[in-house]
Amino acid sequence: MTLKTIPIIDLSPYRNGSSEGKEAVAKAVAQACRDIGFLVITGHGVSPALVDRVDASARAFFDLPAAAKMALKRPKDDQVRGYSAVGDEGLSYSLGEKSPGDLKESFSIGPVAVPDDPYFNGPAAGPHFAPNLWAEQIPDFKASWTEYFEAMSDLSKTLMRIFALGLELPETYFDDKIDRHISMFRALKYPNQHEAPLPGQLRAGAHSDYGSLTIVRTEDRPGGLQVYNKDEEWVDVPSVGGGFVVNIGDLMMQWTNDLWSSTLHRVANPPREKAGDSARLSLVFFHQPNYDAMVECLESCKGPDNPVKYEPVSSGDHLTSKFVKQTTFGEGTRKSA
Ligand SMILES: O=C(O)CCC(=O)C(=O)O
Ligand SMILES: [Fe+2]
Repeated sequence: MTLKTIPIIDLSPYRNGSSEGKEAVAKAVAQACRDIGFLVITGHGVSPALVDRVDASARAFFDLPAAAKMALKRPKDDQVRGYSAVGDEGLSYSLGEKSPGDLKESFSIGPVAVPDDPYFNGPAAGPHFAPNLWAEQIPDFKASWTEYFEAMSDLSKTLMRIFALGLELPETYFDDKIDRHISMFRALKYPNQHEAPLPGQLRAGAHSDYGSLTIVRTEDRPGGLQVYNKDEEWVDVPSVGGGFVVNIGDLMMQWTNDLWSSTLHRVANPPREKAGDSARLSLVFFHQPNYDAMVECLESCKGPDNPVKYEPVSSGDHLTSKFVKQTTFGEGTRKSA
């Protein structure tokens, strides 16, 4: 059976710890990852008060004057830290498409509380533990974003354990590959659209995510997240109060030898009649394993009928190759904000 819509899966039976509960959740999650690459999770245990604090500090940041936001702009192409203005990025560039920049602005952070150790700051670490920028003028910004990054790291570890069970591996299989992960957290603001978008311009162009998994707190507003299913239709992702959208990325697809699907998705423009009051805020956590974790076809994903499709690659090299594509196509196609 192929899923046409995105399933909603309650994680509490897994978190309660019975072996039947764990098996049932792992089975449902694995089916969603095979069939559509997306699911909505409830019963995840993340504090709603923490989500509200991050939401409030992100809104306060985007409400700052443009000059204050630009003072915190992304320092270099390979360091995804700080602010990117409307039109600076185009997610469809990663597919080699030239289109106008996305109608969104963002603020991103990487790992927090990084130890002073050569693994993290020596040459092999590349840009993966680059220092974060903080909006110091917003009192709870650093504290709430730091706590949220940690809560998302814990939830990702739980999801990776569920993935391991769903892939018939020992439950802790991924633990030592994600204990120094190089994930990114970003808030995305899709502004009201007072003017019609340019031809081909979206809130976020069609793309797949790069890493192991992504966790999104969406907002139910006109012009939302859509997924391209196996029947080649764009389907809306349901918005479930208190839930998170989870999807797998290209790295997990490669790890599973294409058994699981890293699915194309986009953020659509609002209909013109609602566009003047359609601003939308997303909180997106992109989970990415340790830079030196090797992504190599999993035991349960290969066999005589299923030969290995990819050369082993490290998580860090896999990620860096994606960034090169995203920014080189950006030149010359930027729209001024
Ligand atoms: O805003 C959203 O709902 C999703 C954004 C997204 O897909 C991304 O930034 O990779
Ligand atoms: Fe995405």
